[in-house]
Amino acid sequence: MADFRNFINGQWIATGKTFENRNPADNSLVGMVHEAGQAEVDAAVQAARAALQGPWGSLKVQQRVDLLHAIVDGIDKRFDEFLEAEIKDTGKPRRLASHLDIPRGAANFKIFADLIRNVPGESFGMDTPDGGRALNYAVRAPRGVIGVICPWNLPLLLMTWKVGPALACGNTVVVKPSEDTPATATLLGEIMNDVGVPHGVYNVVHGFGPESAGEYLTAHPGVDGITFTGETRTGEAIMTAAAKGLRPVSLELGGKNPGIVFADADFDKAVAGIARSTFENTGQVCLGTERVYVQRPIFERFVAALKARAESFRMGDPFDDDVDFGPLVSLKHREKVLSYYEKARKEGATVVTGGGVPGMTGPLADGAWVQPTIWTGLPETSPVIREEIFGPCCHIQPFDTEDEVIRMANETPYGLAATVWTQDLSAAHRLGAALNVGLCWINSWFLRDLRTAFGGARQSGIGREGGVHSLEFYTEMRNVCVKL
Ligand SMILES: NC(=O)c1ccc[n+]([C@@H]2O[C@H](COP(=O)([O-])OP(=O)(O)OC[C@H]3O[C@@H](n4cnc5c(N)ncnc54)[C@H](O)[C@@H]3O)[C@@H](O)[C@H]2O)c1
Ligand SMILES: O=C/C=C/C=C(\O)C(=O)O
Repeated sequence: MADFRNFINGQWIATGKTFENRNPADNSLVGMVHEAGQAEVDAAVQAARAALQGPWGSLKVQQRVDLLHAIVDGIDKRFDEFLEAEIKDTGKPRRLASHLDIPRGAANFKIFADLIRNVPGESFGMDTPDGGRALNYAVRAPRGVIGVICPWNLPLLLMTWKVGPALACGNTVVVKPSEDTPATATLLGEIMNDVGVPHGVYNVVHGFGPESAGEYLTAHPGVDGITFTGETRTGEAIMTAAAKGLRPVSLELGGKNPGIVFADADFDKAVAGIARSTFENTGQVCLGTERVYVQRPIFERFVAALKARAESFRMGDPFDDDVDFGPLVSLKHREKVLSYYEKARKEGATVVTGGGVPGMTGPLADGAWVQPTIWTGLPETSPVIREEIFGPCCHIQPFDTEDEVIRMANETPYGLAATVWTQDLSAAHRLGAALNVGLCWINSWFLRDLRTAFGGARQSGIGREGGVHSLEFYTEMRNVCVKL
């Protein structure tokens, strides 16, 4: 049975308070997680502070780059261990975790190692009032100790998406993984020790949010900045905590993303694209589609085609390579998703497919399984269409004109992502400009160039991370003006 301890100053720290970690595929007990209290969080922050003033703080850029590449190699070498840990924690199929989660865990260190080696600086020469000259140049310094708070849907990917740039910029981190998925953040601690990252640079404290490690971390005065990925409501609580001591935040939050299909779209690609953006990772991707808008001439045909896709998924043991649809992350999250399935039914939605729990057999019968689900016939004001469900479900609404669908798509407090399918180039660019989101994919979805700005508008987040954009949060910029 696994024993998920805190990782503080390079040491594995047990506490007297543990909680269960269960495999959502069959609800079997994977191990026990040691909950960090105030003392452990304080020790982690102190260790991170000390590391800044130790060897880590005086490394040359190339030495940091070499260490980041060693972490990449370390993850690659233990790929199968990360894969097993992630699948047991989340229930996601091996075919997904092996192509997305674990490779991105390594890529998120590599991209920022490359960035800090090559990023250009900024300087300005100026004429001065006395007829002379002066030179201005920018200096970037690490922000300091960064609190990293992560969600459960893409645990390694989303944690390293923050730890990669934080370390590349010379910071130190205290990571608080989701209580549902402690495994890969813990395993990364072994890699850090194996490759010689100085103790205290990377720390992991386990626990929950309120009155637990999450809250203790965001409230700790020794934390210089907080990067958070999770629900919008949680983002509000973290931003409130960060306000004390004026710590900056980077927030990647919730969404209720539209998928828009025009009649002129490549039909088969649009069906495949919307099926992926709706059902991949059992609908537990923040960028995923829960609102589909299809132009009326192809509406009926599209609904039938997406239904066929949803009914073609193969559920089963996530370790089985033939399986392409796993459980939700927990029985608790399944209750939330099923409550929306019930809400849709009560509101009189047409249940095109799904709407319940599949009949799993053997040990899988105890897992957090739900049916992929498609609805039509609800008004845009329905909570099913307004609120984030974060499950394998979508509502399909017909539309007639471009203006009408832009209005409907933008009618949400969120603004994270959109996916648009059309072969009309001008329409594609008009939609890209008109949709109030941080990320708009045209004839594609979740295609990621890690140099691009990533983040949400409105209640989907604050700030952008990715490529040079990450420097804004993970460094402090100083302007030096030299009179010549
Ligand atoms: N925008 C993005 O890039 C992105 C990516 C993935 C997930 N998400 C969002 O995350 C949500 C699903 O993940 P989740 O259920 O883990 O989110 P969550 O907000 O419930 O929890 C996220 C993390 O925050 C911690 N936390 C909770 N309350 C806290 C508090 N008061 N103080 C400090 N920490 C606290 C949790 O323990 C967990 O580690 C969805 O809304 C999804 O849209 C967004
Ligand atoms: O569930 C949300 C997915 C977020 C993905 C990223 O942050 C990324 O691809 O960098």
